[in-house]
Amino acid sequence: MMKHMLSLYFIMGSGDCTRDPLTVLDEAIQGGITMFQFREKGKKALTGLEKYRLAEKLFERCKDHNIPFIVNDDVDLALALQADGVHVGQDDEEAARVRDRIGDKYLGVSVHNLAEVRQALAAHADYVGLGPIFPTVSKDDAKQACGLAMIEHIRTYEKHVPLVAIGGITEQTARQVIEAGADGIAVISAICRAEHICEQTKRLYETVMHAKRRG
Ligand SMILES: C=C1C=NC(C(F)(F)F)=NC1=N
Ligand SMILES: [Mg+2]
Repeated sequence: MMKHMLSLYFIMGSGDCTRDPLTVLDEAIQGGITMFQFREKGKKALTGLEKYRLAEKLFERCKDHNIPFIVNDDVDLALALQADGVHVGQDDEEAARVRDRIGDKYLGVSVHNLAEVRQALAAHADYVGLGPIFPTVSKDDAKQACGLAMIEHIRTYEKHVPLVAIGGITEQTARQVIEAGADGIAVISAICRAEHICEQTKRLYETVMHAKRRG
């Protein structure tokens, strides 16, 4: 279940879009995304009631199509919305404490190496987000790209951890990311910046699912 959900994980905030976020999400859902993360960050990020209202509308879209809705960083917002889960980074609220606060909702943790994967598992994370695999355009404080080798390294020592790769992944690199051992790809600009969002999402979905079947 979790490994399927991670197949094509779309992440977006208002700052990632040139078009209306609701339209972007609608098209991405039509294209076949399997999970959605609301990530409202950066200098133009919405806050307070505006942020809550946008999250609520995006969550409605996901509910209508049975797409899990995950909130990035903001545990209070996730609890207020009764979202399906939370995603936290190494510099956010301690994963073990988040797990206590959210009960059995989904908990995702950003990781960059094997030690951080094991810490996330100790905190009973449901999945880990490994990256950035390639240089990314979507995060201005991203760490050094860790490459496909880190996916292979982690998969060698933690064969079963649900793992989604993130960072600069495109239609051209999705297959090798899955072949390296990821259960899915997480994308922001590959969908947000596409000329035809639904078609681009369909191509990403088909590429990932084909590579997963071959695995
Ligand atoms: C920094 C991040 C790393 N990974 C992920 C995810 F893909 F969801 F696992 N989301 C983030 N916001
Ligand atoms: Mg964070």
